[in-house]
Amino acid sequence: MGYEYALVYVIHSHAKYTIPPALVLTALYRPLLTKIDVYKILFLVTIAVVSTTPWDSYLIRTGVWTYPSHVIVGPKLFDIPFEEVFFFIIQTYNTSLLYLLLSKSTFQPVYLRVEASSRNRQWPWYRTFGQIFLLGVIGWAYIILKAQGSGTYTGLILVWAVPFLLLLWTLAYQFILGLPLSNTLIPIAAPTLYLWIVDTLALKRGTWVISSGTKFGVYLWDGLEIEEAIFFLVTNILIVFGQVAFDNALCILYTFPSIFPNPPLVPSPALLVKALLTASSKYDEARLTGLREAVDRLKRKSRSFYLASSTFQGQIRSDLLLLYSFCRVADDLVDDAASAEEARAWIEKIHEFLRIAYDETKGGPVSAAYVLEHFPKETQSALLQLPITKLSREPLEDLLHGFEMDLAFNTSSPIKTEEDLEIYAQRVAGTVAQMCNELIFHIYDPTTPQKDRQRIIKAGNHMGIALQYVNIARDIEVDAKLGRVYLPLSWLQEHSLKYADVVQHPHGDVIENMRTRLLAKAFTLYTSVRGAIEELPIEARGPIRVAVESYMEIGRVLQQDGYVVKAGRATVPKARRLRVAWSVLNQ
Ligand SMILES: CC(C)=CCC/C(C)=C/CC/C(C)=C/CC/C(C)=C/[C@@H]1[C@@H](COP(=O)(O)OP(=O)(O)O)[C@]1(C)CC/C=C(\C)CC/C=C(\C)CCC=C(C)C
Repeated sequence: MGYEYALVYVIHSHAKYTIPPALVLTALYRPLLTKIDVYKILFLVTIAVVSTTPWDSYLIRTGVWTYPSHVIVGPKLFDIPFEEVFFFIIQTYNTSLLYLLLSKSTFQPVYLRVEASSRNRQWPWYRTFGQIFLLGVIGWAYIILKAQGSGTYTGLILVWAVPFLLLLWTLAYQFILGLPLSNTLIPIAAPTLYLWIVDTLALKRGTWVISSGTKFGVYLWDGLEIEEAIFFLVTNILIVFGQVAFDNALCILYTFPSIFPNPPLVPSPALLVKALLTASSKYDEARLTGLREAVDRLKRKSRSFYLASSTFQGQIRSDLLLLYSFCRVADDLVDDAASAEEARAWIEKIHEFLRIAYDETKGGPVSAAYVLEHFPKETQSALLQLPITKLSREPLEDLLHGFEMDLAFNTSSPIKTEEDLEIYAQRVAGTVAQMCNELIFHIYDPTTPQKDRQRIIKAGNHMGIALQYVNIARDIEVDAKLGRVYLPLSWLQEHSLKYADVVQHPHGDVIENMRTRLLAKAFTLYTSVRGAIEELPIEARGPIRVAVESYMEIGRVLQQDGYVVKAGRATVPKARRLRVAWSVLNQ
């Protein structure tokens, strides 16, 4: 067979089996791809090639593994055919992408465990059992290798791969065991099964051959030798464990500012190893509790922001969750209070908490004493874990002033004109947008000139107002049940209505007209500022688009006839939310 024919043959083989899944996975993951993902993939591909080359080269030179000469293209690396090296690259790439895709929505910090705490005492035992098992496998592999018989190839695979597995297990067993199986088992099982099938076809055509005398002669199924099956299984486990260990290191780096203050966005391998070697007794349990409660709160309370949060990565995702948790708890304390006096008292306590926290950050750690004494247990972590050092005090105080406006509903409505409505929306939502943007700039681009930053933050505030208008338009009935009307009195008067009329009958054509009018205001504002999202640091643009668009989609649903109402509110069906997220990530 000529060189060119062989080249075509090999390219055909990869083009048929390994490149198509790579293209599909790339297309699926591309909108979610970040710098750190590229780093992870390149890192693992490099390790895969560097660690496999001496081993594979040895197998070929000692004749354990041979290729019929007619299927080999000219170039070789230490006797390893080009297509074999390419296979290691593309296998690592494909399995890594599948892992990244399946683990994207997982909020990983909640899988870190402080082993000293009574709930996690068994974890060091899990590590030891795993280590003993893997050491046993290495010992057995060494024995069958020494015997130089039919177990040679299996021994060579295990003696090469299992020490790496042992290392990864020792460093990252918490994540390997703790992460959902959809993040670990599936990205191992799916490519393994696929490669078993492909290998069955390839072996049947004689693309590569294991020498007899070095193999058991056992077949997993017709055409798939047990050694090949083990090889693909073990290499996919290595790739997924490598990705998991990388993520475990990133999580430690980004979750505990007390251990790693200001970690870089792209940490060096040395720093990653340092993070993995940090004793779990040093992990900040209170922070982990705060993050667990925050993600749980977000999942229960807001489908739009929960979806958006999964498109953020690393530090910013944790900070936004903690900010959400604080805002939600503060809002609920006020909303669920039995009387206006109680609500006012909560607002006062939160003001006092902010005063202590901001004064103390100048001189020392924030005292938990005030929160522990004055707030219910289930709200404490939301207050104590607020990322105060990254946020200015003013929007937090303004948010509370927005809640104070709500209290005025007891007597009449604080919203008489469109201007009042804008002030209210600015306080409860413009401030939230400002804080989201402050966190984004703090993490991704602390050097953005002040002038530009202020312009973008102002646009963000307007976007927050637009979202609040959608929120009010959605909740006219729900708010009326609570005795609240956020539609400006001036609008009601145009139709000779009073607040009490809307509280009693929040339906009908007039209400629908006002809903439409409010939505029109929301969309005008949204259209005028959405361009500013493209001026945010690149890492935040897609995720902020998802946050904004999935909320504005509620407004679009409200503009359609016959929208679906659940618990008194218009909802966006899940498939539609996912479609919106997907399309804005692809912009
Ligand atoms: C992705 C992620 C986790 C984001 C978190 C966003 C966050 C911190 C939200 C806080 C939500 C909250 C509970 C605030 C309290 C005041 C309040 C109720 C505000 C209204 C939110 C409605 O949420 P929900 O529907 O769950 O509330 P109710 O059931 O009605 O109680 C608001 C409508 C405000 C939401 C506003 C934002 C999230 C700001 C969005 C704008 C940006 C992120 C900036 C865009 C940037 C540029 C440059 C244009």
